[in-house]
Amino acid sequence: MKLIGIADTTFARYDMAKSIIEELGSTGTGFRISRYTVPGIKDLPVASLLLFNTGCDIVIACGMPGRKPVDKISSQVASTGLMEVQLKVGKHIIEVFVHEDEAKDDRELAWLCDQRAREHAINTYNLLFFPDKLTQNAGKGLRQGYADAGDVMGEGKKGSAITH
Ligand SMILES: Cc1nc2c(=O)[nH]c(=O)nc-2n(C[C@H](O)[C@H](O)[C@H](O)CO)c1C
Repeated sequence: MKLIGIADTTFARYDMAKSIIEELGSTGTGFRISRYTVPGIKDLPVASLLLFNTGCDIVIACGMPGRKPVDKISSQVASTGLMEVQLKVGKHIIEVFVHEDEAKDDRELAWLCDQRAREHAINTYNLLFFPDKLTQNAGKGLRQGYADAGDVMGEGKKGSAITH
């Protein structure tokens, strides 16, 4: 039985962990989930470390950097912290960040958060249980949320549907 950690924030304007839990539940079995919610993205590195300390095999860190310059700096700091934790423990943290200004309005922001969260839930599941599936998709220009870029040969492009 694997343990998947989810760290998320109260700052975010969408409950991405809910989407992840739902998507993992419909993707497969063989795991339990441990969730830890903190105020903001700069609290995610230690939240992730604490989740690893309780036995998590992988952590998904969800956060929403705001639109101000200070938020962008916070995002960089948080990402660097998440990298440091990964190198310290030798395990993956899948960073699910949706910048507030990636979407044109709240409706699109909600859609983007849900979509990116779900696609990274599947990535996480595959990393843990079926890593070959990622290898099969190497170089395909996959994106989480908006449409895939596709490979440079023009193959493998999707719209915005989830692909398992
Ligand atoms: C400026 C700022 N911007 C963000 C942000 O864009 N997104 C976010 O999730 N949290 C932000 N925070 C809060 C910090 O990440 C952190 O929660 C506090 O500094 C408390 O440690 C701060 C302080």
